[in-house]
Amino acid sequence: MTDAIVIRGLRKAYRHVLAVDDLSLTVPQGQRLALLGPNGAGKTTTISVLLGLLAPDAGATSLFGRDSRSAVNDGLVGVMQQEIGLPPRVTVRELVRFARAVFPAPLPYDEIVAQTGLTGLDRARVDRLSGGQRQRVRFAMALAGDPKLLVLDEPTAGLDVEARRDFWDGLSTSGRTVVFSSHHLDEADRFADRIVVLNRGRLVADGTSAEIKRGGDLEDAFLALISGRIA
Ligand SMILES: Nc1ncnc2c1ncn2[C@@H]1O[C@H](COP(=O)(O)OP(=O)(O)OP(=O)(O)O)[C@@H](O)[C@H]1O
Repeated sequence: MTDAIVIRGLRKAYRHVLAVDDLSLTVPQGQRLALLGPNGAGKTTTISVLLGLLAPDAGATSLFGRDSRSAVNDGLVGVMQQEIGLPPRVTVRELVRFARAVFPAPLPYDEIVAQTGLTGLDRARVDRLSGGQRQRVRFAMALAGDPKLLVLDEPTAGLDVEARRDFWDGLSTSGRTVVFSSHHLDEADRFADRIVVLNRGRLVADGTSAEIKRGGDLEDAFLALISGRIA
């Protein structure tokens, strides 16, 4: 089966800041991958290049064997980006229906609601939902086009512990490939099949949570990796 994501020798600099430095990564279809790293590690830049929003300085990316931009344009990818606002005074149902209308072959409404744990909240106004529920609405919008790949850039940024639980609980990705970035190691531990750690634009660890923990604590392993104590 064609890999969902192939990144080869990716390099991206902003003037004097090297944001991504020779990154190569292959993600098979169906995998749930967490992209971890401290502030400024290059996670958002990597995702932006992957989605065809930023041009790389060197290297290349492909999605399902195709040019990133055309794969995104053809609806193969559902995206949840940071800080996307939701309109006020609309209900979950209205917003999800609006999102479905944009796509040629959307996922059935009931499936979207079921897979995002929004059942029973259809008639609620989005501006009256909890932070975690609002993020699930954004997730529903990313899911609306029935994408093969979901890319979630810090889906729980700014949420408290309860809201983060609220977001992940009841969420189903039903065999889709998922890439999400996060600062919350517990989410990677619970939700990802594979963890990639970036530091200063470079890949410093790639494995299952158990492989990265090496019998210890994920937070200790992460801190050691980003301080360079583990090569
Ligand atoms: N538009 C930009 N112009 C200049 N520098 C940028 C720009 N975007 C990002 N950078 C720099 O590139 C580096 C990587 O940033 P990036 O946002 O990709 O990291 P990140 O891992 O997503 O960080 P965070 O966890 O804080 O969101 C940082 O040093 C950042 O300051």
